[in-house]
Amino acid sequence: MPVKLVSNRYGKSRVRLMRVTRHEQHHDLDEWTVQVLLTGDFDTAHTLGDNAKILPTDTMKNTVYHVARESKATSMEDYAKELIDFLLGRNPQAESVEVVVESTLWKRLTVDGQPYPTAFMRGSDERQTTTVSRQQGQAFAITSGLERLTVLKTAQSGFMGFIKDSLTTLPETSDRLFGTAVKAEWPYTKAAIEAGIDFNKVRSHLRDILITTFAKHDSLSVQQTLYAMAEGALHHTDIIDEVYMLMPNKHNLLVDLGRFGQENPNHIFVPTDEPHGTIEATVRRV
Ligand SMILES: O=c1[nH]c(=O)c2[nH]c(=O)[nH]c2[nH]1
Repeated sequence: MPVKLVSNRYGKSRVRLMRVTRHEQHHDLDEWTVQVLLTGDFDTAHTLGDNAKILPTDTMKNTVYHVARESKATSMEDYAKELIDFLLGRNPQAESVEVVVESTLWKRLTVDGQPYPTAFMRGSDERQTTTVSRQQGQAFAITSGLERLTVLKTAQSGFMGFIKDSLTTLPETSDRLFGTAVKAEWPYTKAAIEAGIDFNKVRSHLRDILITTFAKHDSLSVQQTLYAMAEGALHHTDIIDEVYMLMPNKHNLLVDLGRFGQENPNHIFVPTDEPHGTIEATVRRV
């Protein structure tokens, strides 16, 4: 039975890297997990077992560390660009390279009321992300984002007016807990990438907008708040035209304390992870 190779790519995933940037008076710390994927002229590796054009994934892993040592990049986006150009430059058989970097939060320790220059504490489970790719001779494409930004509001959230049918058990509520773990991704415009932007500053600005909108929004649903957050992000900057958002509805179920003769007007809940609502949308400037 004849078959053909439709598409392929390969590389190294979960390359973990801790980078210390040593300034005279203080150190900076980055923990990155890197994935490198190559597409290109690798057909014969699959069809004939010919490895002549195969850069070993082990070498890609070494390249991640080598470029990190040489790089002066302060953002993972700029680091990813350098890594891609290094690989494209040495591997004409590669048509394109994609690098995904995920950053773990480390915060500077406060000691005696002061930020300590060389000691850190793991932040939340939140991750900052970027996907950077380039085809030989073309411009970079960069999409950055964040995920596992876990937030919860205890007021200004309700869910009413939904479909009621023979299978409905959910009561309407004008006052509920709204907990979620935000995932957001925004492609940078070509113009912004060409102009050269401070990726860290933009990310922190967008993150602030997402958080502030979440807190202040009078929410009629997760869908409406997600849209307001995306709209806020697009409203406050012109270097992105689109944002993808995923916000699981992490339900907190009111405990029935009536059995013990107690009232429970939204004080005691059971947090649940599963099942959870899945709400996602892409919002674009028009
Ligand atoms: O904000 C919400 N959106 C829904 O679509 C939904 N569905 C549900 O059961 N609870 C909620 N909450």
